Amino acid sequence: MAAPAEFIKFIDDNANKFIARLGEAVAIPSVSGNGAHRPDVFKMSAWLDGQLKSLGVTTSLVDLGKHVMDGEELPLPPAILGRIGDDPKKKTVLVYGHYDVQPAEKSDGWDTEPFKLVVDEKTGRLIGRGSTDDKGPILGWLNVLEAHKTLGLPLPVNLRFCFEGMEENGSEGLDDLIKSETARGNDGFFGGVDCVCISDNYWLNSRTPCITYGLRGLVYFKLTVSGPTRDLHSGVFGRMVHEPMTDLVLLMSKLVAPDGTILVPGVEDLVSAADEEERAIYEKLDYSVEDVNDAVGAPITLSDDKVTVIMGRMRMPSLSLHGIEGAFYGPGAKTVIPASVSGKFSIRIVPPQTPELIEPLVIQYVEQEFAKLNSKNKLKIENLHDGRPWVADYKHWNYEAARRATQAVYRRDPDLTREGGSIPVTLTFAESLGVNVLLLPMGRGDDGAHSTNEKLDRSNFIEGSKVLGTYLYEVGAIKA
Ligand SMILES: C[C@H](N)C(=O)N[C@@H](Cc1c[nH]cn1)C(=O)O
Ligand SMILES: [Zn+2]
Ligand SMILES: [Zn+2]
Repeated sequence: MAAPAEFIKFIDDNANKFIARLGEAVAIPSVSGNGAHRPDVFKMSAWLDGQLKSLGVTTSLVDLGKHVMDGEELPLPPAILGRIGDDPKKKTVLVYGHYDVQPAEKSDGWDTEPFKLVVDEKTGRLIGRGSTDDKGPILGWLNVLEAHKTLGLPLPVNLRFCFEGMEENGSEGLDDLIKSETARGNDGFFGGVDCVCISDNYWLNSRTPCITYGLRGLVYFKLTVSGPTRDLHSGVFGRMVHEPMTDLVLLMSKLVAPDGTILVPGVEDLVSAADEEERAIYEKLDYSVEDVNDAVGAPITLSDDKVTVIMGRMRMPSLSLHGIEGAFYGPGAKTVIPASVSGKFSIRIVPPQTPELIEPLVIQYVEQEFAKLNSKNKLKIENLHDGRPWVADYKHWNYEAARRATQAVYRRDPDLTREGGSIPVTLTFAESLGVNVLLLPMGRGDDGAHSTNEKLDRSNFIEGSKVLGTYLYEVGAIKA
């Protein structure tokens, strides 16, 4: 069922106001992975809660307790649970999103201040941390609510919202909340939910909208090698002692090959090879090696074969090295032997891999490799957070509603994709609620989520808001 023309017109007419609201959201540096920003994550929860309330949503902020991050005990940002509509004749859609963001410093290489939304009038880009991941999509839902409230239009479905502030850091506390609420059956917050919609990933390219039925899981490791009680002068102690950095760099070099092969024994064996039928699915997608080169800004794909490249993101596990804490990294030439260094790496996992299967393989291998070094330094390996992979039934009416909505707004069929990123809570929703979960992305493949100069195109924000609203009408029209 098409969305009313007045809804579509309202979104177009109010585009500048919506962009200004996105500017307010981006201005709050709600970085969940840095304790110093924790008050900002709380500020963001209050801002979002206020917006939802002003648009007629009944909300509660659920305290998720405390956690320890980098040795510091911190309060977890609240989950925002919201509800609007309780008509038993209508379907009930649960919307999930996250109001926290990845870290960003201008010195990382941003052309503009990361927490000041810049509207590039020439390109139509809305540039700022969180613009596409995930503040833009969350605000897309606010735009839909505002249109209905202002126009006096009844919503076509009942809506439930679950917004969290820890997604970029393992979604701590949220699984327990979902499980305890679902244990309360129909009296719990999620009682009566018919389907879930998450807008928190990206198109494959910058042309073709998509809907997404899979996510990779993730296991994030921290590998610490420590030796002396303090940093040392390399001229005084070099070649006298075992150096933690030397050990760590050797260990990290044993994790992944330059061609992307994961070197931890047993990890890749769990994944079956794609047959011709499956390869044909990837072949049909509107995607090319050039799209990757354009998105990353250099011709550096691991293969020249489109299907191999795309399978690397959608259905293969990957291991990425992220950084080394404690190492010297500033300008100049400091002649230091760092006392303790921690390497961070993560493995994106696909079915049938689970964190429970992967973690022991990694720990055993790293310990074996460390033993081979005959070092007198100490090794510690920790799992910082993890999440399981997820694949959904894309023949479900929830996907059909999203396909029709995308068709109506963009006048073209969406690609059907699996995403390489992770949203840990997705599988929890699918399993605990026992309903279909859909990913309906707003942004493009070149948005630079987690990167410098993250952006959301103005047209994706505005047309994407129309898609979200139209999707609700399509769900409302489903008879199943
Ligand atoms: C896909 C989603 N927008 C996202 O970026 N998820 C993160 C989740 C995460 C896990 N650890 C840190 N962040 C991702 O896939 O990296
Ligand atoms: Zn993210
Ligand atoms: Zn996200």
